[in-house]
Amino acid sequence: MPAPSDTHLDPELLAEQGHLDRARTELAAMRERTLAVDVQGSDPIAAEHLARTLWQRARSLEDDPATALFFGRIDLDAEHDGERWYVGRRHVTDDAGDPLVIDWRAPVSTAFYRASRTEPMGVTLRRRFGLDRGRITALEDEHLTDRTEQQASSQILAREIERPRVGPMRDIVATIQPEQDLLVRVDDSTTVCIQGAPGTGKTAVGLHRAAWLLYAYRDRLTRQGVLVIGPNASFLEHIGAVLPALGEVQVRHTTIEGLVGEGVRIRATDPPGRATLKGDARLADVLRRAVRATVQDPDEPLVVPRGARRWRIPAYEVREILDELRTRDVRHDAARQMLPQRLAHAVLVQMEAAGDSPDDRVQDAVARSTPVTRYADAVWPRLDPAAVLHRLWSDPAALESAADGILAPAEQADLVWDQAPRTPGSARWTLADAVLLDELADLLTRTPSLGHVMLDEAQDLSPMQLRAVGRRCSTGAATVLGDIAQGTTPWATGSWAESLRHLGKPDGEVTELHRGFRVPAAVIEYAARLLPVMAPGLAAPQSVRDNVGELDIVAVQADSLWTETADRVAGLARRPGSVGVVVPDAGVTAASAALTDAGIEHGTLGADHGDVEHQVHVVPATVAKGLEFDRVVVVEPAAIADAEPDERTGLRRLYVVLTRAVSGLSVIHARPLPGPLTAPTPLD
Ligand SMILES: Nc1ncnc2c1ncn2[C@@H]1O[C@H](COP(=O)(O)OP(=O)(O)OP(=O)(O)O)[C@@H](O)[C@H]1O
Repeated sequence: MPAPSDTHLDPELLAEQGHLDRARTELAAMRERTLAVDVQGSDPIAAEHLARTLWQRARSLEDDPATALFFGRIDLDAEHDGERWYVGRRHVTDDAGDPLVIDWRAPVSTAFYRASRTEPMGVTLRRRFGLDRGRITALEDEHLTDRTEQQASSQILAREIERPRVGPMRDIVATIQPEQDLLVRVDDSTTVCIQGAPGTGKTAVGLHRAAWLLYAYRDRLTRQGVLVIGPNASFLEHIGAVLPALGEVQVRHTTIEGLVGEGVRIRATDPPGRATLKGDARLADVLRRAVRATVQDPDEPLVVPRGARRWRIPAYEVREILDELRTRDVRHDAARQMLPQRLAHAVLVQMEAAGDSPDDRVQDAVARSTPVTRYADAVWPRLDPAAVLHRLWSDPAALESAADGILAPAEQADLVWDQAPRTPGSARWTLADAVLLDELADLLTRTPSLGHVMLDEAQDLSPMQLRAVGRRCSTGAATVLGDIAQGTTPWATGSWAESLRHLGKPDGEVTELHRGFRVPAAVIEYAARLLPVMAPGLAAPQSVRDNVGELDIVAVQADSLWTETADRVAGLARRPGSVGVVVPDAGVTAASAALTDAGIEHGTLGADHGDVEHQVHVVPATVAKGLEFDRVVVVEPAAIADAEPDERTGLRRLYVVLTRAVSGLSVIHARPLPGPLTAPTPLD
C-alpha cells in the first residue's frame, strides 16, 4: 500500500474533495425536496403520519459538517461494469436519482469491508479517506488484484483506533473489520451470541448490527421495534449516541431494571444467595404451578336459570372442561375468557337434548349471564401478579404446594418473608422479585415480542432474567454479547449454550472475537494475570493497538491514598483524553472530595445515572463494566475485590476495571495487591 497522500495540491485529493462537495450540495437538495413536500389529504391521521415521516426523513438528511459524507471508495472490475462506489453513512443521490454515496449497509458496500487480496470480490481498488473536520486530508489505496503491491497495515485504521477517547462511544462505521462485518450482516432470523474478551468490539458490533438490521428489514423492524439492553444507566449513556449517529433514532435503550421494573417499585435488595435462588430457572416451574393452583375444580354444579327452566351442569362435567383448557397451551387470561363460552356450550347441549334449538346468540347470552360469569370467576379467577407473589412469599403452605419437589425445604424457607407486608401494594420488591412478577405477568397474558433484541453484558443475567429478555424476542431474534470472564454476578453464566437455552434460542450461533481494539498490550497482559485463577480456559485478546500503552503500579501510604490519587489524576488530565478514576464503591465520596480539594472538575457515574461529558470521572467499580476511558486510575484493587461476595467474583470485577483503559493504566494501592496480580509475566 503506497504511503497516504497528504498534500492539498494532490490532484487526486482535490478531485475527491470535489466529489465530497458535490455530495454535500446534493444532500442539501434532497433535504430541501423533502421539506418542500406539501402534506395534504382528506384523512388527517394519514396526513399527520406522512408529515412525521417526512420530518424524520428531513432530520436524517441533516448534514453534520464535522463528519464527512463518505469514508471509502471501491472500484470494481469489468465483470461488475467497472462501477465505482463511495461508501458513507447514508445514501446521497443527485436529482436524477444517480447515487453519489451509498449507505454502508447496502449490499454493494459489503465488498468495501470484506474484500481481500485472497478474495478481492471484484474490487480492483479500495480507497480509504483520511478526514479532518469533514474535509479529506489523506488517501490510502489498496489495489487488491495487483500482485506486485506490498500489503501494509492501514495507517488510517491505526489512527482511528489510537484516537484518544473523549465523550460517549463513537461509531466505527469507517473501520469495521471483516470478522466484525460478517457478524453485523447476519440475517434477521438468526440469533448470534458473541463471546469476546474486553475491548474486542462486541458492543460496537452489536450496535452496528442493530443499524444494519433496521436498514435491511426496515418495515418489519420499525413496526415491531428493536431494543438494546445494557447493564446500567452510565453504560447506556456511553453507547447512546452510536445509533443516532448512524441515523437510527428510534431504538429504545434500557437496563434489565427498566425492562421488568415498569409498574413495580424496586425498593429492596436480596442477599446474593436469595437473589441467585430467585433467578434460578426452577422458579419458572414454581410460578407456573402457583398460577395453575388458582384454578379450582368445583364441587358444586353450575346452575343457569333461563325462563322457567334451570339448567344444571354437574361438577364432573365442569372439571372435564377445565382439564381440557388446562391441557391447551393458552395463557391463564385467555383460558379465563374461553371458559364462559365453554360452559354456555354445555348448557346449549342440554337445551338441544331437551328439544330446544338455540342459536349462537343464545350461547353468547348464556356466556355473559351473571350465573355463568360468577361461576367462571370462582373456578378460574382473575389474577394479579403481585398478589400471587405476595402470597407465595408470605404463606409457607402456599409456597410448599407450588414448590414441592422443585425446591428443597431450606430453599423454600429462604424465600418466605420474615415479616410479610400486609398487602402486595406495600411489599418492598427486589429486582429478582420484579423479574418473577414479569414471568407471572407472562403466564397471565403473553408478552408481546419485539423484532430484535440486542443484549449486552449477557453473562451477568440470571436464567430468569434471560427468560424475561427471551419473551421480548420470542418471534424475533437476539444479538447476545458478553464475556464469561467478566461475569460478576453470583448467578453469572458458565456457558453460552445454557444462556441461549434460557433465552429460548437454543439454536443461537456462538462465535468468538479475538482481536482487542481497546486495551493496549502492557495493560491487557497485566490484567490477564487474573485469568488463570478466575476464568481458566479463557484467553486475553490479542491487542491490535500499535501503542503498547503505559502501566504504572504505585504503592502509597494508606493515609495518602486519596491525595496521591488526586495528584496523579491532575497530571493525567493535563493531556487530552478522558480519565476514569475507578474506585471501590465505598470510596466514591472520598475520591470525589479529594478531586474537588485538588481543584479537579469531574463527574461521578452511578448505576442509575450517567454523565459522560466531563474529562474526568469518578467511577464506582461496579459501574465500570462496558465503559472505556483514555487513561484509567484504579484505586485500591484489594478493596475492589473484597467488596464482592467471593474471591472469584472479586477477581473478575478487578479484571473488568483493569481493562477499561485505551492508553494508560495507573494502579494506586495502599493495601497489598491481590495475589494473582503480583505473578510475573513476560513483560516483567
Ligand atoms: N473496527 C474497529 N475500528 C475502530 N475501533 C474499533 C473497532 N472495533 C472496536 N473498536 C473500538 O474498540 C473499543 C472497544 O469496543 P467495545 O466497547 O465494543 O468492546 P467490547 O468487546 O464490548 O468490550 P467490553 O467487553 O469491555 O465491554 C471501542 O472504543 C470501539 O469503538
